Amino acid sequence: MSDQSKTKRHRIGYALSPKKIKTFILPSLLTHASQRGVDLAPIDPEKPLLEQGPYDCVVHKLYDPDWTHQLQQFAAKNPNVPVIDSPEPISKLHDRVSMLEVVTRLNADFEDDKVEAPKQILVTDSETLWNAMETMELGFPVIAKPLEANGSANSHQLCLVFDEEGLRSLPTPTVLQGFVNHGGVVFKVYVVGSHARCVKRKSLPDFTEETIKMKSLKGCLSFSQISNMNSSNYNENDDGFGGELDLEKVEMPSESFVSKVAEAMRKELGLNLINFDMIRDAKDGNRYLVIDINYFPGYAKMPSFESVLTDFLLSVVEK
Ligand SMILES: O=P(O)(O)O[C@@H]1[C@@H](OP(=O)(O)O)[C@H](OP(=O)(O)O)[C@H](O)[C@H](OP(=O)(O)O)[C@H]1OP(=O)(O)O
Ligand SMILES: Nc1ncnc2c1ncn2[C@@H]1O[C@H](COP(=O)(O)OP(=O)(O)O)[C@@H](O)[C@H]1O
Ligand SMILES: [Mg+2]
Ligand SMILES: [Mg+2]
Repeated sequence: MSDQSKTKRHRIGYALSPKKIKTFILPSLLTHASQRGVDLAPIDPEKPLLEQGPYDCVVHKLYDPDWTHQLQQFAAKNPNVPVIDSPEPISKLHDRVSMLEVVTRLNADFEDDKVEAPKQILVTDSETLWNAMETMELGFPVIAKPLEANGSANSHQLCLVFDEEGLRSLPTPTVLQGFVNHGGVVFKVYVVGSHARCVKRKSLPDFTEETIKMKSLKGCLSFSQISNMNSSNYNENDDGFGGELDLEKVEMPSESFVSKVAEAMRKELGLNLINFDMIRDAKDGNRYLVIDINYFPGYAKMPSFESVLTDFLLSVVEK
């Protein structure tokens, strides 16, 4: 008998969008998982979940309320089958205000470092945009983010606002967030259960009053998924505003710090499959700001994702 047929096999059902299946359920993952006794099986969200399976565990990233209802029924009938993760805490990440509330509740000793969320305010009425800036003592540039973070193209459509005219042109509701200069690099921390891995990505450049004037930056500048651009449509060393950035030379936060933040975040959120974007204040190297938290991100971009995900799934089903 081969080694593969001797080990107990585990069947993991996955309910994901077609786009996510294309980018995550890669042959390399299927092969690695299968060699370690883990079979990944697609769940058809169009059919009743209770009529599919059996599964030893279910993973999912679907936004439809009908899916949530199906999961609840499934969990009630199969209390011993772990569902990764519960819909309720996931939904907190679908709103850019509730998403960052967790950061203020992180309960851990980060020694010399601080972890905060940027100042932000939700504005629902365009008449009150300027008041909101004053109330929060926000200056230009400010970042305007859609309230919803539900995976739609619009939810990733952000705006850098340089002046009052730009502010007036914003659609509401919008979340106004203080722009923090951070040396043009965002740290993405991928969390898979107790595993955390930090990678560097290119971000927006720093702005000073002088650079804004010099480059005649005015009004509102829209941008989308800047850290996801690949080398075919941008130059690695160009900060997009005429400056240079050498990502290689940027110092990473320490591994122990990353692990502590990841663990605190995972516990506070009650979620296992997340990543968060963190920037380091250019004025204070010990001050980190969490600006975005995503459920079930693009793990295929994380080094060794096949073994990390398989280890995690095995730990869940073997518990
Ligand atoms: O598709 P990918 O690999 O770029 O992953 C996206 C993530 O990119 P990242 O891993 O952080 O670089 C992306 O992260 P950002 O919001 O861009 O920081 C989101 O998690 C996105 O999901 P959604 O559109 O918000 O539901 C993720 O999209 P989905 O794959 O979940 O649709
Ligand atoms: N408060 C901020 N200060 C400086 N840069 C920011 C701030 N918020 C976002 N950014 C930049 O904008 C990018 C996208 O913002 P993010 O909130 O992560 O939106 P998305 O969910 O679309 O990824 C970040 O990766 C970072 O480069
Ligand atoms: Mg982001
Ligand atoms: Mg996001």
